[in-house]
Amino acid sequence: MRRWNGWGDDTHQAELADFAKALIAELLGETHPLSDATLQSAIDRVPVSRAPDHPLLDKTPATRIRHASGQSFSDWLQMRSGMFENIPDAVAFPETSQQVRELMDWAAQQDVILVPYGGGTSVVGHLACPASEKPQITIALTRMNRLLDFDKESQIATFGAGVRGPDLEAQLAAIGYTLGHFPQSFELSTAGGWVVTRSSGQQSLRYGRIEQLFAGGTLETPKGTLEIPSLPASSAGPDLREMVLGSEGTLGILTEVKLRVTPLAETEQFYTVFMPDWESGVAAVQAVTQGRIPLSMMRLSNATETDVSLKLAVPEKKLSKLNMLFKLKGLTDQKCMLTFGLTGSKKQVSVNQKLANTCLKQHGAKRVLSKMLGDKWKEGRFKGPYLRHPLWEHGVGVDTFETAMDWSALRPYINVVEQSVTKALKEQGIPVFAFTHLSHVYPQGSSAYTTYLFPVASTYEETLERWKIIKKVASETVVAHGGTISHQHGVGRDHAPYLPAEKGALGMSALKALSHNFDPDQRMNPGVLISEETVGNTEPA
Ligand SMILES: Cc1cc2nc3c(=O)[nH]c(=O)nc-3n(C[C@H](O)[C@H](O)[C@H](O)COP(=O)(O)OP(=O)(O)OC[C@H]3O[C@@H](n4cnc5c(N)ncnc54)[C@H](O)[C@@H]3O)c2cc1C
Repeated sequence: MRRWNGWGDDTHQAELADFAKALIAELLGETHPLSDATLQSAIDRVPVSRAPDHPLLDKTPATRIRHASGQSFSDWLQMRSGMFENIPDAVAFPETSQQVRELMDWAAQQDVILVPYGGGTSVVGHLACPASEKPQITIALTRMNRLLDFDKESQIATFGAGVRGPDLEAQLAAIGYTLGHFPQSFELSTAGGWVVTRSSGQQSLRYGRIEQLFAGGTLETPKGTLEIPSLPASSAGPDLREMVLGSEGTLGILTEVKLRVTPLAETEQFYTVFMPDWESGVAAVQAVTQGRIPLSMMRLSNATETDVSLKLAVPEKKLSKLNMLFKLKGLTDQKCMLTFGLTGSKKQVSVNQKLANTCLKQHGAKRVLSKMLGDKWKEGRFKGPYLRHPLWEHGVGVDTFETAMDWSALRPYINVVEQSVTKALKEQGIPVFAFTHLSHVYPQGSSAYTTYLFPVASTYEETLERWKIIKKVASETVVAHGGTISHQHGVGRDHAPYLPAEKGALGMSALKALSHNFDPDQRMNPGVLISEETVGNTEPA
């Protein structure tokens, strides 16, 4: 069953190896866990529902708790402490677009707030609605999970927007196709959630981001139904898909999604090579993307992430042998792991592999257990989030932040971002450990994804304060370097104060006008994307 207070299915438990605990002690000092609330104690605190009656509403406390938050660090603290800032008054589970329409019209009559809920995997505060005088109804799309139509000739599949990654891929695989959208949250996130948060999958190099895969669909808005036709291309004015992409549930509820799918590939392979250092690694991924060599994914870890990943992936005894191999190849502790994927027909993969190997070799790549480590990446590609649990139980908070920027801005950013974050709690004498990778690379620039770990405090409140300080430092460093406040996680409430720095005052007022056009009473997920205080302000808060 899905965990009520953490990530994923409770039958899967990740564990921290002894050497990982030793490493934590070395980096963060002694750590002490906080005690977790039980589901029953959280249920006991759930206030009486204020929701008016409707046959589609479920008002049971456990269901309301399970839909009260996403997976951001502050959401995590609410779940583990059982102390939610706000809990929806009811959850609806519509099964058709018609039922969503009915709920939306009913919401207008009853003057209630609506929060669309896909897989609940948001990491930027999309779902933890602040308390309001109006009742809040969460609309969970989970039951709208079927393949509704397949236009084989055009390779367009129409799905219910609440379909989760594995169910979507299974239904497509049954007819020989794939969407190829694999965010790390694949197990739980949904097609509708991907579209409205502008998600990016691990193999975006081949299949594109969700922007390229989303062909059209149906958005039920408080003002009416917006049908977006699927066209291969159009010069008929601004593209309406762009209004829905990144709308984060503020314009309406996406009920049906038309997606561009691809026949299943004949073969798929992953390899890992080691670059002598960060500079040569960046030059290599730049050369591959700018040379338009068609790989399906590329991920370049910096030296710190390389070290941590190897320690996590390779058993201690084998690691010393591996280190000898690195030495023989002239690789030092500055080495950076570069994992890449090849997908397509056998012939394409063979040609592309040769092109990639030649290019990477020119930049100093060394092969050490290349296929084995590539396979390890594939095997663990969706399992990383489960490590949050043993880390938490060991007294360690873990979170990530990400951005994208042009190559010219990325180099200076990379030089300072980890320094800023690791010093964020210096005044309190608290260590923070951070490492970074590039995983979505473009000819123009790249995403940069940083993971950080810090010791939890002796109370939930203090732990939240620690996280807020780090988050602020990270966000300000991103903005100061001209990066986007998010490459793939979206804006939510956590990033809303930084959006005006990116969009400008006029841009923000246009977004606000759009929201008022579709949602004149501002009942759709208020506070997400556009924070009232920051509209018109081009400086980050
Ligand atoms: C461990 C982990 C790993 C992650 N890895 C990635 C990654 O690799 N790439 C990536 O892009 N993201 C990643 N994310 C972030 C997250 O998975 C994405 O933002 C995802 O697209 C959210 O989809 P969801 O269905 O879970 O949406 P939810 O979290 O349920 O909702 C997110 C927002 O979308 C709105 N919404 C959801 N469905 C609809 C709908 N049908 N109509 C209108 N509004 C809707 C909600 O109101 C909310 O504002 C990760 C998150 C976690 C926890």
